[in-house]
Amino acid sequence: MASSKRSSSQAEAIDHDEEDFKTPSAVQKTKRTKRTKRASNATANDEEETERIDFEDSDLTRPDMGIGNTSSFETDEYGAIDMRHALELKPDHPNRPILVTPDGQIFLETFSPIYKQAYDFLIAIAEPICRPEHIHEYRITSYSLYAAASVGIQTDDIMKYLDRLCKTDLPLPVRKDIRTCTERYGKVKLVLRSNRYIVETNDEKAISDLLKNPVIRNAKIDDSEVQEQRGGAPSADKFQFEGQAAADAARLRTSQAHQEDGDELSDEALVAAADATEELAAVPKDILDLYDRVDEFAADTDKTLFSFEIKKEHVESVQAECAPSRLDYPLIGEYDFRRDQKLRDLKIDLKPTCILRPYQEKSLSKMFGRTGQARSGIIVLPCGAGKTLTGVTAVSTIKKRAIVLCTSTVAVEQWCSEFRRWCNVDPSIIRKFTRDDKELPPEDCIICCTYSMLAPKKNRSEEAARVINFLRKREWGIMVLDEVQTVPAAKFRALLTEIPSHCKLGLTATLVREDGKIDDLRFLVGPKLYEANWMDLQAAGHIARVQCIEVWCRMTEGFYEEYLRGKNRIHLKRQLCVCNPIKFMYCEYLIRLHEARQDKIIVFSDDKFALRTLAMQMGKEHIDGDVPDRQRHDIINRYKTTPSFRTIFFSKIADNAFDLPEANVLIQISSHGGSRRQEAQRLGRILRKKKNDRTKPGEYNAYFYSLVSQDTLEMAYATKRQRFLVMKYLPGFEDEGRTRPYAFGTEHKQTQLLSRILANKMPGYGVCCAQDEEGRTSIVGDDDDDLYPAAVQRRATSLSSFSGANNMVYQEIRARTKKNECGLIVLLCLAVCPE
Ligand SMILES: Nc1ncnc2c1ncn2[C@@H]1O[C@H](COP(=O)(O)OP(=O)(O)OP(=O)(O)O)[C@@H](O)[C@H]1O
Repeated sequence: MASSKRSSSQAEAIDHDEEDFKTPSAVQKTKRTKRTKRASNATANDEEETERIDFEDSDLTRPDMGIGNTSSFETDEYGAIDMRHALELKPDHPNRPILVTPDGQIFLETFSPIYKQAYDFLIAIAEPICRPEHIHEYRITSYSLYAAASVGIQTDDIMKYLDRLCKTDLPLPVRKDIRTCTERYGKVKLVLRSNRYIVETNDEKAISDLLKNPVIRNAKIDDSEVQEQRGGAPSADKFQFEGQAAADAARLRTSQAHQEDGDELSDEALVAAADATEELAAVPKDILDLYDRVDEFAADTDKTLFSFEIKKEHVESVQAECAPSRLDYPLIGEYDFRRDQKLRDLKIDLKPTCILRPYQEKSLSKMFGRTGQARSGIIVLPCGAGKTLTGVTAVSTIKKRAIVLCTSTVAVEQWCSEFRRWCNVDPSIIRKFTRDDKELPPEDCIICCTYSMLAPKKNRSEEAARVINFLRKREWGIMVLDEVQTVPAAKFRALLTEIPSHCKLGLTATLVREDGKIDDLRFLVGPKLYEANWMDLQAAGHIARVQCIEVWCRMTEGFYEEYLRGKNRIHLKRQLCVCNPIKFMYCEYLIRLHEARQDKIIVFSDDKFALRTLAMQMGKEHIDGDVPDRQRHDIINRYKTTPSFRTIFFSKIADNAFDLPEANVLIQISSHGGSRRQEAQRLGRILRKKKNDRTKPGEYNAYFYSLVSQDTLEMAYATKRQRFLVMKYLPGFEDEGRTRPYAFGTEHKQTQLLSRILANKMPGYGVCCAQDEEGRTSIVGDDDDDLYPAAVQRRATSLSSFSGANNMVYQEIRARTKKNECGLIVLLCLAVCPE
């Protein structure tokens, strides 16, 4: 076996690497740089250098971030900066865990006894850039400071605590820039009152700055005077956040259950931690009270409050105008749900058996703080870490009418069942709004629906229109946005204001979009409230320990010849890579290997043709967009409950939201151009904590295989992966094939497959089918060979069938056509009615 490990000291795999934080222009620049490099035959080392250069050019150092620069320092031939003369180490520096550079970079030692506390503080004020095992890298940006301000951390606190944790004095440029950046943050709020959007502040300068801005002036309702009110916002410190009995009880239980995690920075915990670390002396006294004030909310109750109303349809433009990159008065969304007399309380409590995990509790504490008000914002937890329960707890804490938006009907189903599973609640108030379920919900309800059900549509059914009208006419206590990274899409973002909600909670594992619109979320939804570290959760056993392996599959001669001949026919080339018979055989071998170990396996393929071909040849169940909902649920239930049902094939519809805690092996035979977000979400299917796990700490208990056709364009996608063990050969593969031949082991089958691809006769592709919005495909009948024993049938039929007889229905299919080709091909075809 030839194997090699890529540098693990590079950015943390998949969920966080440098490109995640780039603006579109920075991404463009990356692409440009990469193209140039490729043109000049870049070597692997050059590629690494390219990444570094790009990162230095990224938006994190763009001027509006305001954080200092290092241009006045000399660099050596490798670009390293010697700062020993500029930054003097404190005498007790080994006991302080961070180093801050003048350009706002922060390095954190993960082996420090106060790592957890320092981490919690840094994640609240800075963006994680790269979090390998021993030293993490963070960067302070204006957005991260906005997030800090919105959870109540004051400018002075940021500087004081950074200074205390830092091995040197805090560099002056950083001090200056933090002050400049934060002096306006946390001053202006956007609140919803009686279905009207109100901008509020108790800062006179802020109100005059806002009203000088033409966009805001235009958004202000003409006859709405600027209201002045003595006394300002309700006193937060008088407000004791009692929380809901069950939620608090659950938190208390968690705290007790996880005391050893030392999540709160108590003096005893620090001292004990320091004592336990022999090499390190005691933690300096001045950082012992680090957290005493961090969560305190400094409500300025004596000041005058100014407010004015803005038009609903202008909310987004006002939010964008106030963002750090523009007016620099980012709007904070807070909901004083405990005092809201208008919306009736729902009878919902967490069950006493529900025990939150420490990171779930921590993320919710950032949302609710000690003030009891709910802050809008985003919580980032790795896939499988339990975002659903985090959202369910937020809803059950606020106890007001709630709406949950998800990416698929399966996710809707899961949210509904998680509400019933974790809460004492009348099940009749948990409602779905999906294409099969359009019943009008009761007034006080928790409604779960897909984004696409609410997106603008031309021919909406009457029932659906009635439900949407219901949703728009009411105020909602909380709107939970699952997979929040989908929200910036043009057709979804309007939903955030069309359906008025007091508080918005975005949940995601991957705050990444390849189109660079991720920054919009910070004003559309709110700042990032919390982000857990994948490695910490793995080490604590909350998610599985996954071994990621990239398997290089050479191509058969016939396929490779066609691949080389394909030249610019990128679609054909991609198809040949995915359907490479050696890849199919490797996949079959891995399935056999893991089935024999009693593992539960998922095979992923974006390519429906490959998915169906392999699944059918191996006699396995598959789920793609064409499988009706009811059948999907049935297959998933059987997979979850039947021990002998070991392998399931999925198309990209299962990339996220499918909760399959049993699955521990994932084999990916095709991916969407190597998208990191997609891979991270897929990885999430096997990241769930394993029941009855018998592996020892440090051993892997889950496997992610990505099969890549060697010397093809798939190898280029693969270079984006950073922590995969590369295998060019699977030991035992040939022996297994001799004992039991593989489905695509014969030349006959391989030739048959190739000729099908070349003739473009593939269900799932080309003119043979078309996809609708939700990924369902309409298949045209096909003929001859034995690749699809039961998939499709061509039937001779009579004219009466066209009018609905014989269980047949008409379907119009819009075929995918190349640009500039004859436009639209509409096929009239017959499909068997799903019922
Ligand atoms: N505190 C908890 N106690 C017990 N089980 C939990 C807890 N939190 C989450 N789980 C379980 O962990 C599994 C994964 O949770 P969930 O589906 O919410 O993950 P997720 O973060 O939404 O993942 P994805 O992004 O992949 O959909 C579920 O089976 C859930 O019931």
